[in-house]
Amino acid sequence: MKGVLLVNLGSPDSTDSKDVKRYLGEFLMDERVIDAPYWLRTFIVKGIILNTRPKKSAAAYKKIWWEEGSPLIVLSERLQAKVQKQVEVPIALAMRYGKPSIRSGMQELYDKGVKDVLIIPLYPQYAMATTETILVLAEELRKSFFPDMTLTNVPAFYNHKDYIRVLANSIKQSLEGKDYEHLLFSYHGVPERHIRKSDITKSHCKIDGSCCKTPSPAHEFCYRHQCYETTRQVAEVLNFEEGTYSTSFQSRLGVDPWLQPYTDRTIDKFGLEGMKKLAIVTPAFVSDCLETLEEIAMEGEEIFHEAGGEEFHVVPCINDRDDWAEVLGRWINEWVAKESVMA
Ligand SMILES: C=CC1=C(C)c2cc3[nH]c(cc4nc(cc5[nH]c(cc1n2)c(C)c5CCC(=O)O)C(CCC(=O)O)=C4C)c(C)c3C=C
Ligand SMILES: [Fe+2]
Ligand SMILES: [Fe+2]
Repeated sequence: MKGVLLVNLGSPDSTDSKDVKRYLGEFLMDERVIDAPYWLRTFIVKGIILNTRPKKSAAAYKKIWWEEGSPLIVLSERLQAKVQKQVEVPIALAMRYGKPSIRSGMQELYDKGVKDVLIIPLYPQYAMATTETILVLAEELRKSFFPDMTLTNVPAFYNHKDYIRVLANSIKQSLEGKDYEHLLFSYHGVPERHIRKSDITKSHCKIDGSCCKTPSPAHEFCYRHQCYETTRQVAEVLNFEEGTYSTSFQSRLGVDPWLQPYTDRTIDKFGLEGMKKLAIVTPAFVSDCLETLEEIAMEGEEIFHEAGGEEFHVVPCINDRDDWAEVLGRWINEWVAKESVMA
């Protein structure tokens, strides 16, 4: 029997500093998130980050938390429920960090008799800190606890026409009737080192962008290329003129160089240059979360206003949009009928 595991990033159980600390500990000790040797990662995470960050992060989570819980979890549950209505096979929801875990999602499917699982990482662009870590963990769990299961996955869908259409629809509807001079596509950042590590050719990725338009097998796993490609394809569908949109990277942590340009500095620069009306969309996130509701919609707006900007429009993530749930339902039904993923 077939079944589906939808996987998102995860959130703390509550906004209590202790829960945030436990969640951040699990998240940041992942060797594909902070990719330092174990001893150094332990020192950085347990010796430095977990002594200061949980309090600050807990305060930020408090600003965006909903009565039903973490926005990311609640929105993922709503999406799961909508997609379930489109398909006959069971769909379980799991988070890479925190609850419900990937192991519990696999167990839930197994208990229903599912042996053939389609994993859908809820990330449009591939990164070792997102898609890769989900697939690696799921395979480890399969080997240890569910050896008679087979796993297949939906690959990064950053350029899939169905996804591009949903994102374009969402931008169009959200900005309908709004006046804005520029649309900024802000993606979650990753350290530049991650891009080099994911380069299967070991020689293609140059970080400065000189490589991302040259076709290469490296692009199947290049987060930077995939982000720029999502922006380019959405801009094409919406007939945006060159210069009226751009791409940036948010949420950097630590002192190493991350993908640039940085979103906060870009917003500041736009304001200082005299831009008055800015719109922003965050396509690396399928569900609204701390990084979109607080870092962009609150901090980003403040930066823009302080730099002289006046109107700041934030496009919501695709969340549980009907057209998005329909697309996921179609991809699943195609897999169920034909064995192929996303024809
Ligand atoms: C070294 C650190 C991090 C890397 C690399 C990273 C990549 C990455 N993350 C997301 C998506 C999300 N990240 C979120 C929160 C978050 N991310 C990091 C660090 C790295 N992320 C931290 C420390 C946090 C916690 C928040 C904080 O303390 O400020 C979230 C939000 C979760 C929520 O509960 O709302 C998402 C989603 C992507 C897509 C990505 C690489 C492409
Ligand atoms: Fe993150
Ligand atoms: Fe590149």
